Amino acid sequence: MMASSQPEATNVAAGGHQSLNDGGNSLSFSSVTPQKLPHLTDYLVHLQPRSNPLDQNPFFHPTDGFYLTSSDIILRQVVYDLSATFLSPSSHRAYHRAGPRNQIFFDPSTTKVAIVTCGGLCPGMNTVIRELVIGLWELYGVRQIYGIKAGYRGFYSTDPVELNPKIVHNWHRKGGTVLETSRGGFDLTKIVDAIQHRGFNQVYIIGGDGTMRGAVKIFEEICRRKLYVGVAGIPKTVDNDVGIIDRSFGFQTAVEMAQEAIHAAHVEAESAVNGIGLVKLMGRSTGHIALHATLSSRDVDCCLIPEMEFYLEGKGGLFEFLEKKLRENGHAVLVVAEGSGQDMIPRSDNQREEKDESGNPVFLDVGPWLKSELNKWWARDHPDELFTVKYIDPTYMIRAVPANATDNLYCTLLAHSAIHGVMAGYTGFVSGPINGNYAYIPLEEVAQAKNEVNTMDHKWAWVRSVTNQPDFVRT
Ligand SMILES: Nc1ncnc2c1ncn2[C@@H]1O[C@H](COP(=O)(O)OP(=O)(O)O)[C@@H](O)[C@H]1O
Ligand SMILES: O=P(O)(O)OC[C@H]1O[C@](O)(COP(=O)(O)O)[C@@H](O)[C@@H]1O
Ligand SMILES: [Mg+2]
Repeated sequence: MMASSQPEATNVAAGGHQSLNDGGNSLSFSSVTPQKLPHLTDYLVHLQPRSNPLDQNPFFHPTDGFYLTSSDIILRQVVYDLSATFLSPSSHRAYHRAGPRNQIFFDPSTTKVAIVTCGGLCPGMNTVIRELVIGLWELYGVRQIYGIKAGYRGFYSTDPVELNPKIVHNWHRKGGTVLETSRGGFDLTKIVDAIQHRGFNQVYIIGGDGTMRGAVKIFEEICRRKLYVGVAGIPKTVDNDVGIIDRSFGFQTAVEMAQEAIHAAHVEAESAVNGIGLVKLMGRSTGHIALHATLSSRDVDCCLIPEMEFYLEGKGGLFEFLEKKLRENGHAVLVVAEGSGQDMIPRSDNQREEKDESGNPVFLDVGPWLKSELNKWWARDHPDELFTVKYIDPTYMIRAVPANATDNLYCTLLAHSAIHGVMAGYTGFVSGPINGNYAYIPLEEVAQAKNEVNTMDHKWAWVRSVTNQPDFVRT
């Protein structure tokens, strides 16, 4: 089935001009514009499509509606205030739905694939790799699939390793990434040279915000050189700091693992006289893990996140609140995200400048600092009373584990979504869930978007109502 060489034209008005609100401020299908997705035919204009091999797959029986078209979209925003007098243009933003297309732009028998993992670990990385390999092999019949070792630097510093379903069959049970990962080592020219010289046609890049910024540059250079190479990003971040998508894979697993640390802190605190259990959780610049772990646990009395400043002494401060809790309950549990309180920790000029290999700021350790401040405070104000701080730092334990069942399923859908998109000729995109449905989002948009905790929204208000902690606004 050889048809037009261009992907189907966008027609979001196909369903007619239905509107959400017939008042003065209507949102109609005609005003919904899906974000434009780059396609290989944007610069390889003579590239011919071919029918999807899923047509011949004995395990699939494509029916009407099995294949998605570019008129299948997902709205970014699903919550509206119908009394609003103005709908911003961004409220009409939409993305193409992820899934198989009836035409593909690769010959599986000659397609050569590279898969790379970059940045910090996250539960589920191995599942994504496994499902990319299995999906490419089983769904589309691709046989040349390679893993790039140790992150971006692996493109130009080591030989790729061959992957097949037999090799990866049990990888979803392993934490970490069998391909290995690293920070730094991003050399655009060397990376794209390696992609070109090794003859890769599809590159799947699994990584976080830094990785996605690198992926944008790789994609742009590939376009500039007009290479027959599709690029897909698969967002990975245990911190859940990548924007637009509902949440990142491995995040739920990490929150679940954090429960054990919080539980232990609670037991230790309860079993001491004036006991404080202090748990530090990952979260470089966003406090999602701390927030979700707090809400799920219900044993936490105070949750400190980077998005919210706090102070120790005086009215409305942390010490005053903890003292009240100790007097009421005899113990208190405190969860602190690693990026919190950085401005309060004394540091040298050298420490102020410190960055990791990827350019991320290196934080001072808020846990031991807070423990020491708590001990100083109590010894000063209540020298005759017993007091214990038990500090638990489960840092790597929450991310160096295999994904739980929900995250494993999520990783599988992400990987398959990415494969279907690249096979269909889309490039420079990220696959990810938006409002529960899988979408293709332009890489550039994902690289720029940051998911921070909004301390003005209902979720943070819920934390406050669970903990009754102060809002740390000085009066
Ligand atoms: N702005 C950038 N441009 C190009 N590459 C980047 C950029 N930021 C980070 N990288 C590269 O992306 C990789 C992962 O970045 P890092 O910040 O360590 O992790 P993550 O992707 O998980 O946020 C590293 O190899 C790093 O060099
Ligand atoms: O010690 P490492 O491996 O650099 O990782 C520490 C950092 O990695 C993270 O887990 C996540 O970082 P990325 O998602 O940016 O890779 C942060 O929470 C933490 O600060
Ligand atoms: Mg990052």
